[in-house]
Amino acid sequence: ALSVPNVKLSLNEILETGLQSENKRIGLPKSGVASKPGLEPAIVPSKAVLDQSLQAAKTASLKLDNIDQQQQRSGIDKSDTQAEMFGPHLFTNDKALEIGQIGDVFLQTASNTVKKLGISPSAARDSLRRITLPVIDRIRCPFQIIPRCNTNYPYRQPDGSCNNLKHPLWGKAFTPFERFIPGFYDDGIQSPRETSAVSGQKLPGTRRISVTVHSASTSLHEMDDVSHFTMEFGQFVSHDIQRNALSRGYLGSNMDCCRTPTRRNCFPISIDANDPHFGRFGRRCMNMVRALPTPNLECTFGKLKSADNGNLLPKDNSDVRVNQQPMLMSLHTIWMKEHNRIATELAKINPHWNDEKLFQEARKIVIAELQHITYNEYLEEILGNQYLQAFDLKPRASGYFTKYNANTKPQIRNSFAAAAFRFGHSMIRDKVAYRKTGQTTRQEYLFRTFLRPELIYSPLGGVDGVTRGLYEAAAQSVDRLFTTQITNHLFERRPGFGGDLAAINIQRGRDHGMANYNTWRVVCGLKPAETFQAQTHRGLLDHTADAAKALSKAYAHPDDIDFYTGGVSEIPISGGKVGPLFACIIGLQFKALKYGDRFFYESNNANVKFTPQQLAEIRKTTMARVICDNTNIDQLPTDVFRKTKFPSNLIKDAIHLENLTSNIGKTV
Ligand code: HEM
Repeated sequence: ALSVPNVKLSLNEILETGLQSENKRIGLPKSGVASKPGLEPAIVPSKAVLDQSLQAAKTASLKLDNIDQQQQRSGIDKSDTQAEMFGPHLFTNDKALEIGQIGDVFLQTASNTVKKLGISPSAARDSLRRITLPVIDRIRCPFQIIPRCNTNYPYRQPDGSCNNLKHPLWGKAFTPFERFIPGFYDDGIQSPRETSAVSGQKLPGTRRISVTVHSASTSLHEMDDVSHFTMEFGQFVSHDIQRNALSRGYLGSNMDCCRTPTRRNCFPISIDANDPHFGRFGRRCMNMVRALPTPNLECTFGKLKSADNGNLLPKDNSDVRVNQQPMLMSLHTIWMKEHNRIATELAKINPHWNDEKLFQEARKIVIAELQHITYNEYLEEILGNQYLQAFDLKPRASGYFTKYNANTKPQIRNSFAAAAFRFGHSMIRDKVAYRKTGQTTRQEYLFRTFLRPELIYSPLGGVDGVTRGLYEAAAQSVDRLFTTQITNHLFERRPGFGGDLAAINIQRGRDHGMANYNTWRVVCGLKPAETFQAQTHRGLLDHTADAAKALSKAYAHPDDIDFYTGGVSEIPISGGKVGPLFACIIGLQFKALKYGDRFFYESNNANVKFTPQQLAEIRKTTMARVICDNTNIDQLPTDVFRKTKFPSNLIKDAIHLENLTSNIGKTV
């Protein structure tokens, strides 16, 4: 029998409208404000109340700007290189920051209004939804300018606009994440979930949860058949489709939230005095800033819940995160070379084409290759065949994909970016392996390689060496355990002052208003847990006894379990690498990215489609072949996502790959 969860709502319904209006129908368990919609009659704020709230928000915003200035001038907020826990994810550009400022005024106006009305968080949503546009018009909407689309233009726009001709902003860079279900905030608007809906007590701190549940993964928890390359490809895809925009201080400085924990946009992580790692260094706080707030695409409060403190999706052309570590840099280099390789071939075949045409055609082919590898090879590993079929994600063997749906929103969902697709963090090994031709494998601790682009040239053996290391090593399994390289030493500059990515993920989930684990289980048609008993009908049905025990140590009640922690620690689905909950969210997201993409590579849409011959060539693309065509590696396994034992069975498993360039090129 198919073990795909019985998603109660039709998939299309979820992808087109989200579940915002569906709380009652799917019976979300008690776990936050959104669980009790409509119990109190909605009070509609008067224009006077709104005007006062807006004015107060603007005044407060100016004051807070002043505080930011002071922090920067007094040297508390520092520039990038000096800031603790600095990583490239903190580079937020001015455009995103400007939208964030407007989002801030929106949120503050909403908060002030709710306070003035004296209503409960659960009633707040209903009330805000009834506010009409003219009042909101007084705040400049950052999404007012709708691009005019040329329906005949055959290529994607660089910023993703005009993919959907009726809704040109859908999927565009610098627009908000979508939501499947409303955000869950303690105040109904923006305060991160920090209180247990069961006991009213404070939820456990995220570093403590990380220590209790996400402790060190070891070689015992390696996957025997999945390569570390699969981990890295996941990060590459993640960076391709989304970027969370984080707050910055005055003049782009990095806010020191440990010194000013209650400041606007600060959300530092507290560390217990007896923390097993940081305790020794006397460190009690880990710096963290909140994601930027944004109004929704329509700039209404009416749909505030679909975007409150939702975050920006800049699909950057020049991704500043490339230099994060050498494995990521290698993959970027390979794909950059693939673009140039194809452009060069196309130029040979079509000498009459100008630069623009060459660039656009090469880009179109490279995106198609990347989509094919993602849906054909990568998702097959992560979701397994059954789920792939159930979500209709499998590429076709021949012919066109004919189900493009202009009503499907292709946007990235908050739950995918803030939690589910971060499952890959559990696959990270503690060391970067690299092997030069004819040499034995060498390794370097991951934390020593953070933000050191020079390592890609030497002595790590360059792109070829690092790439070999990726497919020759096994990935860690997706489970509750994480390498200490990222739970104690993320972007560490001096001993004891690194970051904890597991704690950050949980904290970020709270920042983004993620509902608890049990609520998401219900959304996906899975049973929520009433007890901590492993694999029992009323308990944690999809957890091992070991994981259930760790969860019971960290949380007082199953309803308190954070979405990320509960999801990443589930037993993987058969044939896949993630548990049923994350498989559901990831499946829905990639379905949205396929059905809602007018340019999907298999699509038969007029103007944009490939010829049948081109499509046939693109379908032959494998990641192994792209590596082969762009490095000096000439023998490698046919499937680099799978772990192949090297070098003992090199000959048996390896294939010699012919160069495909001319085939793809010729068909254009
Ligand atoms: C060595 C490998 C990796 C490192 C050092 C790393 C580090 C990070 C950091 C620092 C963040 C920002 C966290 C925040 O402030 O909220 C992040 C976000 C994220 N990561 Fe990773 N990551 C790695 C691999 C992966 C992999 C393998 C995947 C998926 C398969 C992944 C998926 C994501 C997603 C979806 C986000 C949130 C989106 C965003 O902020 O852009 N990461 N990662």
